[in-house]
Amino acid sequence: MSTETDNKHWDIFCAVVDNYGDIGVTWRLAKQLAHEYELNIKLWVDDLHSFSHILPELDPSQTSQQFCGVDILRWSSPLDITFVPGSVIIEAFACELPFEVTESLIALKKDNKATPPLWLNLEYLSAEAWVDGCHALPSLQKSGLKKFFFFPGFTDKTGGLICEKSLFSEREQWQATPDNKLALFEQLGLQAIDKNDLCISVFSYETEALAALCELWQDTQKKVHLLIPKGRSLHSLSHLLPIEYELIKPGQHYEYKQLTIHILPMTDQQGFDKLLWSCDINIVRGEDSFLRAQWAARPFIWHIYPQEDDYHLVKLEAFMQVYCDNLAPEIAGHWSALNLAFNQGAQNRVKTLWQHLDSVNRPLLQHAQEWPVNALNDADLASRLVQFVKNS
Ligand SMILES: Cc1cn([C@H]2C[C@H](O)[C@@H](COP(=O)(O)OP(=O)(O)O[C@H]3O[C@@H](C)[C@H](O)[C@@H](O)[C@H]3O)O2)c(=O)[nH]c1=O
Repeated sequence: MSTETDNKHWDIFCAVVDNYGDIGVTWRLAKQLAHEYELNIKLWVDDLHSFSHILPELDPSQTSQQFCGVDILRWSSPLDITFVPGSVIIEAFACELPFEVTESLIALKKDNKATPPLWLNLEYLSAEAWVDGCHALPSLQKSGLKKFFFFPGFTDKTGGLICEKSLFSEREQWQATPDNKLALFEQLGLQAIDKNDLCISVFSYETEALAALCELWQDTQKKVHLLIPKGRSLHSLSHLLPIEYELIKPGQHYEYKQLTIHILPMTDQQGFDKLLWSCDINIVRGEDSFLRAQWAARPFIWHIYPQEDDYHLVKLEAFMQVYCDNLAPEIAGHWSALNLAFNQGAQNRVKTLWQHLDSVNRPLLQHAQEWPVNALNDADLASRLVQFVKNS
């Protein structure tokens, strides 16, 4: 569209497939575009209930509400809010745009005096090499409209990685004061954690690897605290818990010799980031927590979202190669083997690899600290996106 005001109006559509990743990624992007580029972002979401887990102030019964400068709109079918086109439409992860939206794009295309919004499909993050060649390619639709594929990624030929401009300085400040982590733990209702204990956050899918590691952590020298929200990871530990899963509440903790399992409340994304900054090791999953663990500059294990025919292992391998590019082979080998064993649920192997983690921990931590700046390749996803729109 042509006016100055309309140029600032972008629509983002998110269909929640499962869990919190689809909405997690789009919510991060929407907040950043509104805050750093002063764009008028309308975020259409088809499942506000899931969204409210990571934005507790959200009221799922409202059709329209505003948080962090973003208009959050309920995407119902048919739409109960009239769609007014802006200058950009982002469909997240190939979700199908509402009928009313495509109709309005077609009408604008037919009207020679109007320009339809630039239509982008934001893809999933992958470190695979083919992404370089597919990023920013157009795809001609039956209607004659064009849609562009925007691929996040780790090279300068891709759409980059979501990262707010002030994130690294905020994280550095946070980590420079060890009291911050203890204050956060207290705020989260976690008890009896000493600053020298080993703290591990866990946000994975179900896996037997976790049960095996819990067995090991009970007999380690250092006290181990497992910080874990109610959800998929905890299902793998139900055999350890003294009460039924339904009765478990945030703030509870269970002790097993050297290991304490703490039940975390779900927090908003800023709270989740701080948790990752505060732990010694983070076990994460999906796409958004995976990236946030990298930005936390701490060693991590990535439990990748399982796909058909084990295709996720191809993606895991591609990322491990990129992450380990300039790491000494013995460190890279150890870390990659640990990630693979965790993803394969290989109980004995994951335990053996963890037992020797101490020997590689220092260089791994140093690598984790250097990695974020290298991974960004000078430009984050939002800035590449804004540039792409400008050049289109
Ligand atoms: C535990 C926790 C998470 N979060 C947020 C962080 C992330 O934005 C979000 C979790 O998203 P993810 O890490 O991406 O994992 P995920 O497993 O939740 O999500 C996804 O993974 C994708 C790969 C799939 O394709 C998606 O369909 C989706 O399943 O939840 C909070 O904000 N507060 C919390 O307390």
